[in-house]
Order: sequence, then C-alpha cells, then structure tokens
Amino acid sequence: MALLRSRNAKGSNASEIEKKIKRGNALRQGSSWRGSRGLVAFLLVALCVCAISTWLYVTSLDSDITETLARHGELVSPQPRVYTVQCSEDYENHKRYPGCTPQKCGRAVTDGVVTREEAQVLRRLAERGMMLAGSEGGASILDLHSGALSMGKQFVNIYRYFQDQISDVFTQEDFKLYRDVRGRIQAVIAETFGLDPALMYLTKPTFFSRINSTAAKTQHDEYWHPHVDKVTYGSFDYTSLLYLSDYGSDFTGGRFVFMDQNGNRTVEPRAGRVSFFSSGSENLHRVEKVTSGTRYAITVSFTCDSEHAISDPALP
Ligand SMILES: O=C(O)CCC(=O)C(=O)O
Ligand SMILES: [Fe+2]
Repeated sequence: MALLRSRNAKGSNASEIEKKIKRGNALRQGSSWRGSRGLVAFLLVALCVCAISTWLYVTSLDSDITETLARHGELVSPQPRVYTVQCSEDYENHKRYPGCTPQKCGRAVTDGVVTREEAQVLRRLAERGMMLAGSEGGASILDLHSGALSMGKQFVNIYRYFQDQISDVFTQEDFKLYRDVRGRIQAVIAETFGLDPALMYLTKPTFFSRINSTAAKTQHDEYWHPHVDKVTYGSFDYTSLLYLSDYGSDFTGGRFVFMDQNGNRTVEPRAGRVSFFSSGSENLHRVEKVTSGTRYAITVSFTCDSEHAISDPALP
C-alpha cells in the first residue's frame, strides 16, 4: 500500500512536472511570439521610413525647383506677374541708352498678351516651316528673319533653298500675326520695366524652336545649358519667350528655369504664355531637357542699340 501510495505520489509528481514543463513551453512560445511581433512592427516601421526617404529623394530629383513662378494650369491675366531682381553689372560694360537700358531688372509672366488661338496659328506656322527640314538631334530652330532652318546637322536658308515653295508654307497673314504679337510683347515689356517702347528695337536672332527628346547630335541641339542671353547673343537687353505648346500635355520636362543663387525658379510653358526678362546675368537660366512630346516656342528679343535693330520678318 505504502509502495502504491508512494508510486501514486511519484505518478502525480511526474504529471505535475509535465504540466509545469508544458506551461513553461507555452509561456516561452508566447513570449517568442510577442518577440517576433515586436520584430514585425520594427520591420514595418523601417520599411515605412525607407519608403518615405525614397519618395522624398525621388521628388527632390524630379525638381531642384525652389519656387514655381507660373504653373501651367493657372491663367496669369490680365496683369503680368512681375518679380524684380537686382540688375547685374553687365550693363555697365555697354553704352547706356536712357529710356531703354535696364535700370529696373526682373522677370515677368503673362497669359494676357497672346491668345491660345494665336499661339496655335503660330505653332502651325512653326510646324510647317520645320517640316521642310529640321535637326537630326532634339532641337530645331527656324529663324524667320534670316531664314536659317536646322537641316540635319547644319542650317539652310529657307528663303534661298525653297524659294517659290515658301509662299505655300507661309502667308502674309502669318507674318502680320508675328508683327502684331511682337508689337504687343514690346508694349508689355516697356510698360513693366518703365521704358519708352519707341527706344527698344527687335534684334536678332528671333526664332521658333522645336524641342523633343531625341538625343543631341551636335552642339546646336544642346539647348539645356545654363546661359545668360546678353552674353550668348550680345545685343539682347530684354528677352521674351512666347510658348506655343503646353507643359504636361504636349510635352514633359522642358520647363524654363531661372537659376538664382538661393534656388531655382521655374516657369511652366503654356500655349500663349509670354515670359520676359532683362537679359543680363541677373537672369541666368536654362531649359530642362524635354523627356517626351514636342515643345514649341518663339524667342523674341529687344535691344536698346539701334545699330543692332532688325526689321520684322517678311516674305522675300
Ligand atoms: O525656350 C525657352 O524657354 C528658352 C530659350 C532660351 O533660353 C533662349 O532662346 O535663349
Ligand atoms: Fe536664353
């Protein structure tokens, strides 16, 4: 009996030990599950941090832009949006022309000077002209005044090369529209910078540009380099750009960027939008590479020096 009891006692001891072991295992399992839950939470947080940093990095790559002066979707009208900047010393190395030489420098954007319909007519004119030839690389120009048109890796004079065919491509009305638009741009520049429009002259080059994402074949195709118009073109005192297509729908990339010391400021092209600025190094700028589609614009610039004046383009 005693043996039996002691065996029984041993038996109940054994089962208690077994229970304890099971409880211990269960507890250990529970705590390891809790441990792995902590690990999963940690991994999730780490993943989120990675995703947010990648997103921040990608958006910062997309734009080194500090400020957008005019977005594609907004209509800047009737008054131009004007940003004043301090004039550079560039003008001091040139003869001064009172009533024209920049005393107030800056940049401005307006959608109230050229209608979208007029921009479309000018764009068709550019398309027809460039259909005659065009660069092999991504950037073609057509200078209506000199007749220079990109052709392959060179330029041809459309007026000489295509002679009589030209009247099938451009009409007198096209040239009249160019003149009207040029006059309106001249007036808005004069008004904005406090100039006498009669003392400003159209200067060369004045050209249509067509840019797409084809790889550059020559230096002429490398439109994206930062530059100062007064240095690049010499005679320019005021530059204007009339956009003939829409950023975001006709093309991507291709924003105009003012490169200031404290950041980049961009203008998003919009058909009919005129962007204008004093041409000195206070307005260092570049065009972003076009990543898809085709971008059309016209550069129309003015000088204060009558010796650099050109007449409006006309059919020969
Ligand atoms: O097309 C543009 O937006 C700018 C062109 C330009 O910088 C230039 O013609 O000098
Ligand atoms: Fe420029």
